[in-house]
Amino acid sequence: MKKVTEKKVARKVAKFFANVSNDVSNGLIGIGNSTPSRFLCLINAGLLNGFTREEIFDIFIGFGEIENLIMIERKSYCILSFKNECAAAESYEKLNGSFCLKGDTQALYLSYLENFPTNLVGVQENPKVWPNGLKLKENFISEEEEEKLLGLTLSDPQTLQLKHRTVKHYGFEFKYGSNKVDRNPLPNGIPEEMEPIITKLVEFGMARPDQLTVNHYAPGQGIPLHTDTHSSFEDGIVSISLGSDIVMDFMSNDDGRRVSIVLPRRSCLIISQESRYSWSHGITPRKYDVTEAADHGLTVVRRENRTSLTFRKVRTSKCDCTFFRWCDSRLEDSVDLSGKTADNIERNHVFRVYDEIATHFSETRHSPWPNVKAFIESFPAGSLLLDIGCGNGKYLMCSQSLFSIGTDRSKQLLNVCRKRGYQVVNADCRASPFRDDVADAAICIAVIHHLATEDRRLQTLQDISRILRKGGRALVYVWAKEQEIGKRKSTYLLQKKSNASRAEVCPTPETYSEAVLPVHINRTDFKHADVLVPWSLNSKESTGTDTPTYLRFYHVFKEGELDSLCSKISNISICRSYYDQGNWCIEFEKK
Ligand SMILES: O=C(O)CCC(=O)C(=O)O
Ligand SMILES: [Fe+2]
Ligand SMILES: [Zn+2]
Repeated sequence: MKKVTEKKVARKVAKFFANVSNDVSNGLIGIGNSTPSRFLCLINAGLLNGFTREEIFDIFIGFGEIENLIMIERKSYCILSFKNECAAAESYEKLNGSFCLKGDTQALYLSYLENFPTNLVGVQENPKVWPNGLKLKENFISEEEEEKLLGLTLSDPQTLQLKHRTVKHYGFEFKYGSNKVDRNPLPNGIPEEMEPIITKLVEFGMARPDQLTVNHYAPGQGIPLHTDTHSSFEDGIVSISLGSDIVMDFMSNDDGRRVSIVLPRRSCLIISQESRYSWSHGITPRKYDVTEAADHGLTVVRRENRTSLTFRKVRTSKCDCTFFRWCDSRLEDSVDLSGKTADNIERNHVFRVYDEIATHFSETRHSPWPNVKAFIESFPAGSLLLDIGCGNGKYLMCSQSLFSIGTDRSKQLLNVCRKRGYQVVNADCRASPFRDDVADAAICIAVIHHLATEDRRLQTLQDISRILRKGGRALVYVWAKEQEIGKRKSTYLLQKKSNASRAEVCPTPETYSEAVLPVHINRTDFKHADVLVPWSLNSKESTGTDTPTYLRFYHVFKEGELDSLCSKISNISICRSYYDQGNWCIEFEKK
């Protein structure tokens, strides 16, 4: 084993000692000591260096019985005690200054301590609070039953050899990529022999399962942390352990809190409510688990071959849980809203936002899109052009030979227009304050994608057709869900970070009474049709800190959706329908 020189060891330990003098007051007495004791400080082998308790055990277990190990949050060291001094001395002799750690990029240094520090807050001392809704029934099945079930499941050929275990599904297949169920039933249902277990589960008040996954784990194998998707399975997922105890890890999806729970063989774990809907579960691949012994020390338990039976019930309707943030039944592609909710969303996430960001928005919106400009210029001088949702008036500017009027819901944007000398009125795009059949031309550019229901989007188009004279033409642009067509990315996807809205807020969905609106990540593909899109007020010289981020509501249109909406309006005919820079566009004429 490669080792650094003794001199260097002494230097390193002294340097470390200087760095942790603060911790010394917490009980790290004797750092730098070479007077042997049972207590060791292991330098460069802490949580901060990416070590787990198990990895430390792995390195030291060979020297003798370990009494205690404290891993400390955000520290590059940990504290270990052996049951006897010999073991400590032997490990000190062998390992001090050696490159025995993973990666071998940093040497391990050891220092004896006078005592096991009592007032350091070790990670394992955190009170273990189980996630709500998690229930464990020990001795759920008898030894005879266990033997029978193992015989049965082990003789049944496995269908799936995964990286860290073998798996077989009955009833329906569980898809590990998406954690969803494949709704096409499998040829094999749950085997008859499981009937006594199912009966017991039903007696406990659980719904009758129709799906079973059998997992086989050899020592060293595991399953990554995951949440079985809400839309696929009912509440109450059951895991029965056969053949070996194992530690299952739980992690809160909300705050990352972790809890490890020992599942004894023959026990039945019921994962329900919070533990099912807003926590992930998994099994770390390793050969042994470290668990708390009865005397509050730690013990190492070797894993044996373990077989688990996971019983689930496939959901046939939408999930009705209250864990909206994690509920894929609610984070659907598009949301179905009442008028009242739509009003609220538009007020909070459209009008208010535009009022707040008007100046900044206006600074970033100068150049008219060429196809819109060409449309405007196709009308003879003196024509009446109505710009519905005119924003900062950039199209009123390029229509100087026409008589143009703009409308908008944002008063601040109207103020920008008025300062520029344009004629504008404050109005809802669904009901423009103009007489029927007056306009030669109308444009509605990047407006109706801010309306929260299809009804409201249709009302707007209908109102535009109302104000057009017979033979008058309108041009409508909406943001497209498809931002990449035939491998060509839209300008939006190609925008540079510096001049785009830079917000990379944590995408926390926003909950309304009827729906959850996911927050879109800028410059990425749209995953949902109804989304909140961040806008951050960062000026060019921005420091990037504390600039408020606003969320604008968008309904992004799928290919064909705008056409299908227009086809519902009887008195128009579509002149052309096209895709332009990430937008779906339609020009129509009033019949
Ligand atoms: O092995 C277990 O106990 C759990 C298996 C599991 O979580 C799954 O298959 O989804
Ligand atoms: Fe699972
Ligand atoms: Zn749910």
